[in-house]
Amino acid sequence: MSQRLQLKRPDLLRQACLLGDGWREALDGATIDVTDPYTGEVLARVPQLGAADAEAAIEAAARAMTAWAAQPAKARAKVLRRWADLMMEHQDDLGRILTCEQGKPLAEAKGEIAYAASFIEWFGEEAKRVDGEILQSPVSGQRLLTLRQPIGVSVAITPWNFPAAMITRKAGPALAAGCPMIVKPAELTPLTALALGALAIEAGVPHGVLQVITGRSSEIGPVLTGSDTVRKLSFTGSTETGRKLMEQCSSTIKKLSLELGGNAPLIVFEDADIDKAVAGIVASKFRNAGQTCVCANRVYVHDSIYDAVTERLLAEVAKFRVGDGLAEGTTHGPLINEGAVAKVEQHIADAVERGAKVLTGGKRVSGTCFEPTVLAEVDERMLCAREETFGPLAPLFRFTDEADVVRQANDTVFGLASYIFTEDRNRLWRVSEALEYGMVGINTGLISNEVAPFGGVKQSGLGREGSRHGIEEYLEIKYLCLQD
Ligand SMILES: NC(=O)c1ccc[n+]([C@@H]2O[C@H](COP(=O)([O-])OP(=O)(O)OC[C@H]3O[C@@H](n4cnc5c(N)ncnc54)[C@H](O)[C@@H]3O)[C@@H](O)[C@H]2O)c1
Ligand SMILES: O=C[C@H](O)CS(=O)(=O)O
Repeated sequence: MSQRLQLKRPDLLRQACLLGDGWREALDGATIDVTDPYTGEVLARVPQLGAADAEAAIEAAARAMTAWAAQPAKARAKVLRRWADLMMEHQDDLGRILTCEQGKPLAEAKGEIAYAASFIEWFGEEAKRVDGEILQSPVSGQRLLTLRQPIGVSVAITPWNFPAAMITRKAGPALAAGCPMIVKPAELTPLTALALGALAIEAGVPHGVLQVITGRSSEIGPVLTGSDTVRKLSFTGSTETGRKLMEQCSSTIKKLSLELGGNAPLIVFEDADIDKAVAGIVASKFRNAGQTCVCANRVYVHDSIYDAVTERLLAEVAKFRVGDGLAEGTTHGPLINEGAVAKVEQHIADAVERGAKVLTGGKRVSGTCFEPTVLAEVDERMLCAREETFGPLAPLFRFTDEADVVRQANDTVFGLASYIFTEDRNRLWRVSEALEYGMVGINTGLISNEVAPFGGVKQSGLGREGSRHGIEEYLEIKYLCLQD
């Protein structure tokens, strides 16, 4: 056991899958190593389940659905409330597990646990507001009404960058609506998901209602996407994988929620409050060492304040401390793996080759820790303008004209988050309405919470998570026509 994983509740470190009526290992004993991105050491080993295990999970979910959906919403809400409370009671342990397997600083990891718990709390409350309608019939002698019923067995496939929140943002509404959920977490960060599963059972979630299975996605995926029993797939991850899963789900016409890649523009207009803008760039760009889907990927600064913004941004970046997420004072942890480092290095090299200037950073610190980097004189020819960097790289573009910068901001297949900084309220509305994105942060770089509809347009996804809309993804409307 890693010295770094000293827990108050050692039993929260699970090396078995939550499947059916208990915790299971792979029949052939096969396992997947889970490594600490900072030390490179093996933290734990989780089962490498296969197709038969995925089938078993689907059957267990189908068996568990009837009783769970038949419970009054208030009863489901009570269990979800307890789950959220247990997550917060064990926030330290869950945060430590999260930092060890994902790398983010402990304070940020504990913040993610609170964010994750907020979705369980929110959807427990929303469960009690799933109502139907009585419609005004156009025909005498008929009464028309609608019911909203749980869609059925659901599956969540989730990414490594938010190992807790990306799971509860799906499991919360699913369980609240009365749907069982099978969670397939990222191979890189399964331990947090398994710990959340343990606390869900402790909270009273019946076996089979929530299952967490680990293994090769190439083997488990086709079973989950090809099953007719699975009526809903919620995926968060890259657009490339989302496209593949969408194709795989087409044979059984599943309801899909897709939270995919981003390429967020952040625009600082000449009338912006520069302090707010710099704070927004730091918060949006460098959160989770730049490994979030809503990170500013392109920073556009009006020519007239370009030097002032650059100077203040560099002063803030100089305060960062990159290193061990468990160490006191660390502000940014390691990137998840060598592939992530290579992507950042590729984007920097390409931009410099085409004329950009490195103002700070630009190199690996040690291991997969990378210097927070600011590039100047970046333009739309460069890779970092077209691809999601997913790392601590802030490329600064210079602009003079509002219409042209909006054109540049929209010139991408992605449409998840965007950000604008302006003190002009007419410009605020004009640009917010013109941006082709699911979300617009205005004078802030932090927009995510449980009450707002999170999601993208274009190739950033389908549907919304969180908010009162998030539970609709797990419900079907049934129309009843009653003849006297
Ligand atoms: N829109 C959002 O809310 C959001 C949130 C977080 C991350 N992301 C995006 O996710 C990406 C980074 O996360 P990632 O590297 O984990 O993404 P990824 O697509 O590589 O993997 C995501 C999940 O899909 C699984 N997976 C991969 N191929 C699969 C297959 N063929 N069948 C079944 N499952 C498969 C992985 O095991 C993992 O659990 C970035 O593009 C980021 O923008 C989006
Ligand atoms: O990476 C994607 C997450 O959705 C980030 S957030 O914490 O929800 O903004």
